[in-house]
Amino acid sequence: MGPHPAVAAIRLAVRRALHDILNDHQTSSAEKTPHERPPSPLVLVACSGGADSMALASALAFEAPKLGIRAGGITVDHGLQPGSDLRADEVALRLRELGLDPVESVAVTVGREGGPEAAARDARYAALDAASARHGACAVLLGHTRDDQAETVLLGLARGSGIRSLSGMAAVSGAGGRYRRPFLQLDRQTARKACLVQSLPVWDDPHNADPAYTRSRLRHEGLPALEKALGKGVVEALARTAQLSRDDADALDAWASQAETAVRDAAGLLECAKLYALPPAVRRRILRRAAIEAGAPAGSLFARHIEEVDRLITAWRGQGAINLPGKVVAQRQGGRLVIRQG
Ligand SMILES: Nc1ncnc2c1ncn2[C@@H]1O[C@H](COP(=O)(O)OP(=O)(O)OP(=O)(O)O)[C@@H](O)[C@H]1O
Repeated sequence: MGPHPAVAAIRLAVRRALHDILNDHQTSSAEKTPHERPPSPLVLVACSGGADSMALASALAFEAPKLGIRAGGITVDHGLQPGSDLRADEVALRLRELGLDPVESVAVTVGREGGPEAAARDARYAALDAASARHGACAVLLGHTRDDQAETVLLGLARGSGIRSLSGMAAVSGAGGRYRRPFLQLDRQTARKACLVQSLPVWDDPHNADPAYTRSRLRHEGLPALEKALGKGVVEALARTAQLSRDDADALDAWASQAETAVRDAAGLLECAKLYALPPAVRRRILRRAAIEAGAPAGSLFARHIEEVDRLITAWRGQGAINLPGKVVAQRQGGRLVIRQG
């Protein structure tokens, strides 16, 4: 008898990701001399002890040896709750029991920048980056599911900043494609079920149910309300929206890159008449990039800023300079758009 369908589903998702990692690894190590080549690639799982990442860890432990891959695990202790260090040690123990090696529990200090969720995330990714480099891993697996993707799309939609923010999380991201998300097409229930039938104990992070957190409210109130109103397929549809939006956003970014050289004069300044002739989606991308290049921090540059700069092109009536974050100023001078720090 084969494994339970939920276990089969998580293993298949991980097997596919490992095949991709192996292909990428073989391509990159073909460029190295035999002396530089590592013995066998190491893949780490980032595990919180929650159902998604425990399911991921179990599937990695099962699939990796069959492909000649070494499998390890990292758990990050954010230090945000009393006893979090003991819990992290317990997660590490469970990962070792699954046969993962190396396994490490890393304590981090969470700052305040960008709010509690963003600060914890930044600290976590910094720790995962460092652990990955320390162990010479070629990839780190993350347990984000289709449900997480749907939530991310809704959060992006509420920001109102265009299709890039609707494109959610990428299956492959980070420096050199380090981060992989094998469960992006898999629903949370399947991961939970896979833990249950394998008798894997899981830890439910109280933050996930804390209404003080936006994502938690979305998970427990927003999405259920949407499902009630629109039907069960809404999570799947939102995750599909992420993929379609990502493809569209990539295409528009590529278009903007090409168009950018054509709208600059010999001195490199942006020509207003040429910008005017472009479709708004392409023009706004060029304006956004120019603002970031001039020193505006990407995270503080909102759609309304770019719309205002855009009006210097599309609704010109002699208006003054526009102030942007990072002390960047955009102004129209003699048919040219000048964006610089000043
Ligand atoms: N403390 C942690 N240590 C290591 N990895 C983590 C930690 N917290 C989150 N991750 C990684 O990031 C992924 C997404 O985490 P997040 O908390 O957003 O989602 P989740 O649905 O609660 O996941 P899980 O059920 O695995 O905790 C996790 O699946 C895991 O791979």
